[in-house]
Amino acid sequence: MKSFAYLGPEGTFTEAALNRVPEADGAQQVPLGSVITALNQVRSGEVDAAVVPIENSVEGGVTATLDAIASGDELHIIREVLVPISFMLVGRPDGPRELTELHSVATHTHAWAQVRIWAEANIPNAAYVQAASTAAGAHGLLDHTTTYDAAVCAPHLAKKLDLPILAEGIEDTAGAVTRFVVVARAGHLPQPTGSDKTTMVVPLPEDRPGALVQIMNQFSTRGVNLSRIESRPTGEYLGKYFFSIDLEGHLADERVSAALAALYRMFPGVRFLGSYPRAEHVPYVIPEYTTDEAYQRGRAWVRSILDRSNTGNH
Ligand SMILES: O=C(O)C(=O)C[C@]1(C(=O)O)C=C[C@@H](O)C=C1
Repeated sequence: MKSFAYLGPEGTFTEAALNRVPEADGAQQVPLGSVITALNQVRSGEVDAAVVPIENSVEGGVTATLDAIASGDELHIIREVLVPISFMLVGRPDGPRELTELHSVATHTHAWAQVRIWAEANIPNAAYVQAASTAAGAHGLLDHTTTYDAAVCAPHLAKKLDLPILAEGIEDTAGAVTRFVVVARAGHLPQPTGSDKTTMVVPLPEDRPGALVQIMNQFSTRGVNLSRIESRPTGEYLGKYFFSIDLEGHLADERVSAALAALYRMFPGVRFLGSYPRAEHVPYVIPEYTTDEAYQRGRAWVRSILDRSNTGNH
């Protein structure tokens, strides 16, 4: 049986993402305490894959994930999953019910960032307590070793744990979505579907003026559209950064493989992090001169010139 690690405990948004992964149907689900532990268990072979958050439509990139897959033993993303995000505020079964009486509220940092404005207006006396996940915060309300009054969690968990619901729909931005990825050991490359995404990281040499433009040029001349680009510190020293990039297309597409080959020539530290089907499955439009057929036409033309010439006979 296949095993999938995820950021637990039961009831996280990550678990909801895992339940949307077709390959995980009937698989063993392994809840773990952090994204880093989940990725390390994939690396060590304790689990076959892990589901981890990578990007939120309001908060942006999930830095723990972006950094953990950018270095260490290579991992490949094999699928992405989108989960709509909405939050509820739940209380202790025997705790205060009035919002103004709440003195502390626990949740994941990313969840807190998405309800901060609501919290300032509605629970002004509550201090924030960091939890390992939204579900960890909510489960803690049933546990007498914790002391906080309330937690911010997913609606499905609030109902499942039968905790008093103090407020619902408390997210600052309606319609938020978090993108999760399924990560496996390097070597898994899903077939191209015609609507794919490729993820990579490119370390930025600080002694090369215009390095970012050089990276971008490789994509723009080949009609490759980017869907995400973020800079992250490598952690080595101040000013040393890498770019984390998602592009539209599969490594097996001529224009993508040509762009990556060029990047590798110019930036040998580039790391391929997988080509996988896009969650939205909307076909993208690419310029006619960048289709596989156009590349093959171009190569055939060059070959015909070489074949007709007596190269080396002069
Ligand atoms: O704490 C959870 O429930 C998670 O799955 C983590 C996480 C995140 O890391 O962004 C996932 C989705 C929400 O945006 C809030 C928290």
